[in-house]
Amino acid sequence: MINIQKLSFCYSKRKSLYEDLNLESKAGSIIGLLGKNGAGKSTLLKLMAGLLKPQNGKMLIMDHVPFQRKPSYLQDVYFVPEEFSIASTSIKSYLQSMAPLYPNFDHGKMKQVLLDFKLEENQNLGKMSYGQKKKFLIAFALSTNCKLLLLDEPTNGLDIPSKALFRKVMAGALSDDQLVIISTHQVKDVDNLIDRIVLVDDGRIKFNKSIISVTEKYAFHTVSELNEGDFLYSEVAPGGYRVLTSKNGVETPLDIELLFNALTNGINLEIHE
Ligand SMILES: Nc1ncnc2c1ncn2[C@@H]1O[C@H](COP(=O)(O)OP(=O)(O)OP(=O)(O)O)[C@@H](O)[C@H]1O
Repeated sequence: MINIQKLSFCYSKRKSLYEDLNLESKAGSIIGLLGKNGAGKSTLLKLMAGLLKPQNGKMLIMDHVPFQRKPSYLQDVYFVPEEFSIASTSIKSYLQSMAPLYPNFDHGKMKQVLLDFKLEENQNLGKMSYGQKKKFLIAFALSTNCKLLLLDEPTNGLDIPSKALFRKVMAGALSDDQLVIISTHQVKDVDNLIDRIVLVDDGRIKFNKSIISVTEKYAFHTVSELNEGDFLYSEVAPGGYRVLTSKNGVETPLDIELLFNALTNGINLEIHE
């Protein structure tokens, strides 16, 4: 679905953000696009949404060049930006005017997700809190049934119950022909939701692996004492240390935060998919 090769992009001529970006992705996945503040996650989503034009390289998504912004592409891609402005109108009239732009829009799904998020059709979007607006946009995104959903920091502004609800709603509302890319620096928010991690760092894709391939080879433990040589990466945790080790027969759940910290601290993990 996504084929990016040797892509370069810069906001200013003095410093490029991406110089040789390569990324291939198939449908049927929920990708966590991770990276430190300023790493370029939002920019990458905007490039995919056709809102920014790369300087060089190839970016083909569903056989389209995003920046050409052809209607046949835009009707199958939905981007929820981190910051947005939204019409001051009722949910009902927003749906009447915006849903027809998406041929596969599912009004039944919209009703259900609004219900899950405790939003009502007669509510005025202009009078909602930031978190409520965000939940509305997530509900709208899921209901478009677009093949590519780009969600930039979707859990920002969501309270703790809404974050849990977000994970539940996302997990139940997608089909195998869709690809979802969720950008976040709050890695715990996408725990148990994503099935692949793509990490951007220093203007390139530093890591692009499925969660299964990580847990097949590596394990994540909490230990009270560190034994030199037993671990690949460690950090202090309450009561001891969290350590990333080779698997050695013991399967553990992924500690996404520890993995993120290990990768951004230069630890190389050898994973062949
Ligand atoms: N419109 C713009 N003009 C110039 N520079 C920009 C613009 N937008 C972003 N940048 C710069 O590009 C870099 C990447 O920004 P981007 O917003 O893509 O990062 P991010 O990984 O999404 O960060 P965060 O986690 O803080 O949201 C940053 O150094 C930022 O200052």
